[in-house]
Amino acid sequence: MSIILMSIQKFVDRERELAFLEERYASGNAELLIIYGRRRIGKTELLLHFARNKEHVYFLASEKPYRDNLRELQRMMGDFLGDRLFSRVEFSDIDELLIEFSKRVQGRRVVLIIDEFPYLIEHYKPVLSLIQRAWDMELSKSDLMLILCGSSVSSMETEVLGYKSPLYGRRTGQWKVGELPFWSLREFFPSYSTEELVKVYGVLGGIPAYLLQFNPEKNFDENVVEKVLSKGAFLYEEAEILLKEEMREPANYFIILQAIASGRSRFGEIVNATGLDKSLVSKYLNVLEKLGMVEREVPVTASRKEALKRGRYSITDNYLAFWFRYVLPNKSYLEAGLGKEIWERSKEDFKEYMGGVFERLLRKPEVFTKLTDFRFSRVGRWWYKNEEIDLVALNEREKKVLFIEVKWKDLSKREARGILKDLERKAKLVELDNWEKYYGLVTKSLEGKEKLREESYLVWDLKDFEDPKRS
Ligand SMILES: Nc1ncnc2c1ncn2[C@@H]1O[C@H](COP(=O)(O)OP(=O)(O)OP(=O)(O)O)[C@@H](O)[C@H]1O
Repeated sequence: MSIILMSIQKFVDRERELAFLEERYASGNAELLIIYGRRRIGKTELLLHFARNKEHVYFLASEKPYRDNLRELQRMMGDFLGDRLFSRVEFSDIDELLIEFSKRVQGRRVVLIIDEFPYLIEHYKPVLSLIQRAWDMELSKSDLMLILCGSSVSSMETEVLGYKSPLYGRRTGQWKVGELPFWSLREFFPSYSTEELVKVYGVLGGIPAYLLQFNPEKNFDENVVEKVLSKGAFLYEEAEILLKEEMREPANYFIILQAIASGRSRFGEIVNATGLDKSLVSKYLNVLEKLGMVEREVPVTASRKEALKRGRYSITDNYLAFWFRYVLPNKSYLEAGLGKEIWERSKEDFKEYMGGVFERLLRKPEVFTKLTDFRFSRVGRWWYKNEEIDLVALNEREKKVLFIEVKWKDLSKREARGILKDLERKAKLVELDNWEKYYGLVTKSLEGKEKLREESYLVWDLKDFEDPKRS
């Protein structure tokens, strides 16, 4: 294996997830944990990394019939116990198998991971009540740490975590695994500039399986053309595969995402563009929100009543947003092998696309807090009619507010000052009288940054991302 491959394949971040798992491991009690999250997000890798220096059984359920899965689990337990005869014992079902296993390992802290758990439920729904039975009868008094893991977010949230689920009250903890934080992208692309890293983030998000597709030895544009805009590439079709795996009616979700990607952000606009019934659109949008693919934003200062009416939808999963904007509409050209030409033609539009990506990135608390010490209780966007402010951070207790414009541009001092003056004008429209107000700007690069700081503006560019909190 080459040095490059080895360096990419190291395990990146997941500090909070590992801390959570380690804490549960050390609890001294029986644990029943539910770990879930979107496909390719890195659940399996996380669990294997956690379990690697612990006594554990890792079982990956598959689409085969329930009884075959059960036999496989039994065989793996037998291997773990070093008892070949274990796999020949007749168990009526999974409850008895789990009970017997937990008795055999009594007094040992063993981690038992059942990955792709939704496959078991799909074939045999009673598996949930059977695990509940095993938990109530024996497992809850044992030293086992049982982890049920699954990719199908809808199935895990309703069947396993939903309040109607037999396991609802039994679980001792759950964790929805999310994207890797933006800062960790550096570990995948050590030689990329910060600008390139933000662009990679704009195309792939923080999804490890996707990040691994790009070759860190090649430049950003080459990677986009070869790894996303080329027929046959994994990321060329992944969006369709992902939606088909997750949804029962992928076609409708597809047209909704397509409408949002083409700039329809209000509910009414989406309904008109899709031609679907209002109640259906509402239901689908709800699911997309739950899956973390779409987000409904409201102006950060909106009251609850206003929030019901003034939502705007955007695609939060960057890979999907990119795919629906650059792959789907260009399919005929891409099928003909014209990825490079399409990408050249898309360069201007991509700058605008990146504007949205950069804004969303800045609104992420883990990014925002690295740039500034400004303490806030709420952060979001603000808009009213045609006026808009990219980022507003509110400190409601101290009545302080920070207004920020986010520009994916290289700005001169004069341009920056113009934007900041206009920001001060717009800020007056936000009804926050008597609040202490601060103004800021984040750009790709900014000339005369120090001078603007002397004028008490809070300004940052990508250089500050390299050395956060310098200002
Ligand atoms: N923290 C990480 N650091 C480096 N690579 C990672 C990390 N997490 C996952 N990967 C890599 O990303 C890929 C996908 O990860 P993994 O198979 O764990 O995802 P998953 O959520 O279990 O996916 P699926 O639900 O599709 O099976 C794998 O190649 C894995 O090695």
